[in-house]
Amino acid sequence: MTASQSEPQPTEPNIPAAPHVDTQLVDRSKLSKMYQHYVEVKDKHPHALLLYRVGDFFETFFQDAVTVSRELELVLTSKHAGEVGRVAMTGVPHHAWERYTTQLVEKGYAVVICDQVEDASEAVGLVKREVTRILTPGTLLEEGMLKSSRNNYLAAVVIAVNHWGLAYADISTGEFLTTQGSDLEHLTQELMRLQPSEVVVPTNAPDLGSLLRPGETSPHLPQCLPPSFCYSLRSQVPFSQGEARPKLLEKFKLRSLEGLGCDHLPLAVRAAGGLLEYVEDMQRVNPVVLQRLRTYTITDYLIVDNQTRRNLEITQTVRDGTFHGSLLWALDRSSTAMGGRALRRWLLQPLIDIKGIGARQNTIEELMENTPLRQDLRQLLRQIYDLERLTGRAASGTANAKDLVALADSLSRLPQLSHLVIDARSPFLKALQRVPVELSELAQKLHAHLVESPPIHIKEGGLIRPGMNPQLDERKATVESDQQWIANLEVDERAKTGIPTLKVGFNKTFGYYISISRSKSDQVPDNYIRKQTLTNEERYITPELKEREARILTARDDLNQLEYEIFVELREEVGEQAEIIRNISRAVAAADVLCGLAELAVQQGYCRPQMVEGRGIMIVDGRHPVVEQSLPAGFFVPNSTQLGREETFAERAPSAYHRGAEDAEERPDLVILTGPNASGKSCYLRQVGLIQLMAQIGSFVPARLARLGVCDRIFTRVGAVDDLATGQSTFMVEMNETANILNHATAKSLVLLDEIGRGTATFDGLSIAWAVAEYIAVDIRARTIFATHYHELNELASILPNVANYQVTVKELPDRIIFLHQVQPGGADKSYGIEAGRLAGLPDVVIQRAKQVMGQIEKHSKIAMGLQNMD
Ligand SMILES: Nc1ncnc2c1ncn2[C@@H]1O[C@H](COP(=O)(O)OP(=O)(O)OP(=O)(O)O)[C@@H](O)[C@H]1O
Repeated sequence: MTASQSEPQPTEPNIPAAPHVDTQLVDRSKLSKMYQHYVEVKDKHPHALLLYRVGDFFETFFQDAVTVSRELELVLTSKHAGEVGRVAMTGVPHHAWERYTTQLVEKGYAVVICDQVEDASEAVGLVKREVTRILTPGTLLEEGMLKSSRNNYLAAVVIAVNHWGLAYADISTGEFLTTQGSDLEHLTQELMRLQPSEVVVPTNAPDLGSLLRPGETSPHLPQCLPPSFCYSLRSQVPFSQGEARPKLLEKFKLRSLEGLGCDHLPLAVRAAGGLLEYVEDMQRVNPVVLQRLRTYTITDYLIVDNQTRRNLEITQTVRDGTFHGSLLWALDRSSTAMGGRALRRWLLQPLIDIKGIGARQNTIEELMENTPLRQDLRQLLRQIYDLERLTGRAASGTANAKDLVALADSLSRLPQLSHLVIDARSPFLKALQRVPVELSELAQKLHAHLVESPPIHIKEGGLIRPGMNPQLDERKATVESDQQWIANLEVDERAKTGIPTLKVGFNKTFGYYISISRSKSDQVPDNYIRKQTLTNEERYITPELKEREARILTARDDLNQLEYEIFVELREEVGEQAEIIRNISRAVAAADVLCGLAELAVQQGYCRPQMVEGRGIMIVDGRHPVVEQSLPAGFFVPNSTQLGREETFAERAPSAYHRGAEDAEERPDLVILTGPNASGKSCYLRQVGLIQLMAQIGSFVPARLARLGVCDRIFTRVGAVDDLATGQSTFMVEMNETANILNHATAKSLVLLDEIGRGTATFDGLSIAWAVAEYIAVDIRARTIFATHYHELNELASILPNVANYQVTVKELPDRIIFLHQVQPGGADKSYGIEAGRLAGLPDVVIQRAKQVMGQIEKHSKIAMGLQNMD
């Protein structure tokens, strides 16, 4: 026996007899009709996974079967596909398609659903099938596929040399925006803010239509696009001015784009038009209802770059990426899913417009003062479902009857909501005072038609209340009377035949039958027709029974069909009101956010910050909003902050820098913050950034008093980790981030630096830190807090008039130190690093040796800082 004979051959255990696995290689003429159609559809969607309806299953064949079985861990089998033999196959039950598709889409695949579009029982020849949906990560509508707490954005970008256009939409809520800019770095930052599930990019790549999964690269993808997203490569044509502009005009029934604010922004128009074409291509059967396109400018908002968003832990923590412990977690007291999403949007896009901020503050203030109103509102809001998404599903024809009932319930709460705010003064509450009458009527109609708790399936009846449609009632009555006749049959036939054990039963194969034990079969009347013989019983039918049965079955089908049609009509009516519902949903979401912020402000004792045009940041007894909530009440030590002169920008003249000297102690532009390890420097630094950011979303802030000049950008540089993905060292990451700050900060920015220059040799690091601080204080004059262990930087305050030293204090006891967490004027001269090492458990012998070494170094070190004389 040869070795090859004795050793088992490696075989795919689940693929019997090598079935075909490639649509390109199979001899199509030898495929049976259905498979030929499958291959034709697959040809049109080579980059997506094709799920094809066969009976009660969605099946997939050839190469897709291999992929789907691998990704979903389903059994890979094979099926006879005609003369050609067997082809690889796997499938999922049709009612569970959403669950399986979600998993595929989450893994970054596009999925094409090819469904039966005619009743299989009525089909002549092959059942007609069509592509009804193409699901990609950015075009989802189904409830189970979306996270209720965040928007699911689809973005489209157009890049022309250094200029770019960006459009984005959440097709589940209808939000649709576009913008244009001239620095590719801003495009990257904007994408990082949005975290789109999918980005559509026009290319002339040969593999158009392909979806690059996160991390996959393509030479056709512009370099400025972050690799962490899913990219759909599309043809350039719909992104051209000639196609995009008419597409938008037609969609919004306009003559000019002026009203949308993007007429003069060709790249924004091209991106929006391309996005629209893509969405329409993905939603084949039902139209997507998007809100009117809005144009925005990124500089109309506080710019928070990705680094800063991460460092300030706005939506997730740095350490483990969790929501718990983030700013959003600490602030979110919203009662609806819409409010939760809106708060997230606000936090990622704070305002710079004082009026806009003031309007939000006024609403919070009113709600804080009026406790009964706040509590009643919160109570009522909790009963409002996700109107934005329910409407989206209704408009696109994917809502079921449960969705419409939830929508009706929510709409019927709106008049109560408007009644509650009848006397309100602030703009966000006033917006709820008028509920369009169409919506109350719609809610009434939906409630009148739909049963209270309808089934999930919409084609199996049980949706519509009696008394709504005479035809429906008539058919129901017929079915019921036939059913009653069958129910009575057992009693009647027992009496007629004298067989007390006679029963009427039903099974799927024979339908209704009369069952009689075999011992009594000789007493069976002549009109009984024997259908089946079992061990102990005989089963019969009668012509009348079959006639009734046929009537019941057809009438039930008709009934279900009619109920379905009435339901679809109702759903379309909701779709027609989509815009009105979404407008009010936005108002509800905003009121909900503000109600939650008011509740938070009351619970946590926040104050209303006074927002001013100048540069001053004055915070009295500020607290860190997240750390405070994580500590027992009263444990957090409040600290005050004074930064930046109060001059307005109009006032600002070159001489202002020198005038700053008078203010340096009280209102420096740059604070050098020193203090021992773990004393609270980072916490203080972030606290100032978070208070500023919270104030610019219109929230109250954790402080006793605050007066804040509006910022244009917040920058942070905090710690550093190796960016292994891009092969950058800790020090290089740190330097890149620092360069970014120095190149983009302005006098209106807030800069928070937590250590610079620590990833290199001490003297290099110190020199860089010194030069950076000097540049910010003298050339940029951004309001800055610079936390450092380089105590030598304290010298800067004696050289530059707008620099001051602050320290976080500790109390030194003979055997240990006590952290007071208090920020006070002055510079610390010790780091207590060795003490921190001792607390962390370094062996005693190491601690003693470290003390000796430090003594030696201190004796010999001569870091003379007379740098002011250097040039
Ligand atoms: N104001 C405060 N009130 C109460 N506890 C505080 C306060 N500030 C900081 N802490 C606590 O002290 C811990 C250490 O603070 P932080 O990380 O800010 O120290 P640090 O000075 O930046 O240390 P290092 O120099 O080692 O980075 C925090 O986790 C927090 O729990």
